[in-house]
Amino acid sequence: MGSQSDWETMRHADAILNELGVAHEVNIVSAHRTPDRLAEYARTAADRGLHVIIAGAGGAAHLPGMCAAWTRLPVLGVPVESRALKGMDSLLSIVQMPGGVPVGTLAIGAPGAKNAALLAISILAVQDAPLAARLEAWRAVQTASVPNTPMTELP
Ligand SMILES: Nc1c(C(=O)O)ncn1[C@@H]1O[C@H](COP(=O)(O)O)[C@@H](O)[C@H]1O
Repeated sequence: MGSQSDWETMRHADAILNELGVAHEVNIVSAHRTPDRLAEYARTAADRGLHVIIAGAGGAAHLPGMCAAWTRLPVLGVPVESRALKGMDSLLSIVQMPGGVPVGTLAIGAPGAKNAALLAISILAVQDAPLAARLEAWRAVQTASVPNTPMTELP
């Protein structure tokens, strides 16, 4: 994530990865404020054994795109909701990559962070049968938790 302030959003990705038992690391890396740290992080990611990168940033969110520029690993971008423009700036910065350097872009805010983790798990599960089984079980629980009819009584 681009800043400590993104943790409130990105913790939703961390929670899903923990829940499904996926080894991961969490770092603050900024294309703007720590450009050398970003280059080092993304250039060495594949050799360090990482398989997918989730990059969350807000405002002029260059982090996911710059990350993708430095690595061949799949990069999933989470637009963090900005105060001034409600995350529209983050979304458009992340989604409008030029052809040739893709970033898989998720929804703004916590749902996007949650889905980034689930999408990363789907990617990893292609080659990891036990993880695929855990993901299917997680989704079955989600499905079972959705009622057929709404509660109409006010609490
Ligand atoms: N978009 C970026 C990048 C980047 O793209 O490299 N680095 C920090 N930021 C974003 O700035 C916002 C405000 O950060 P602060 O709260 O630290 O001022 C955060 O959402 C962060 O992701």
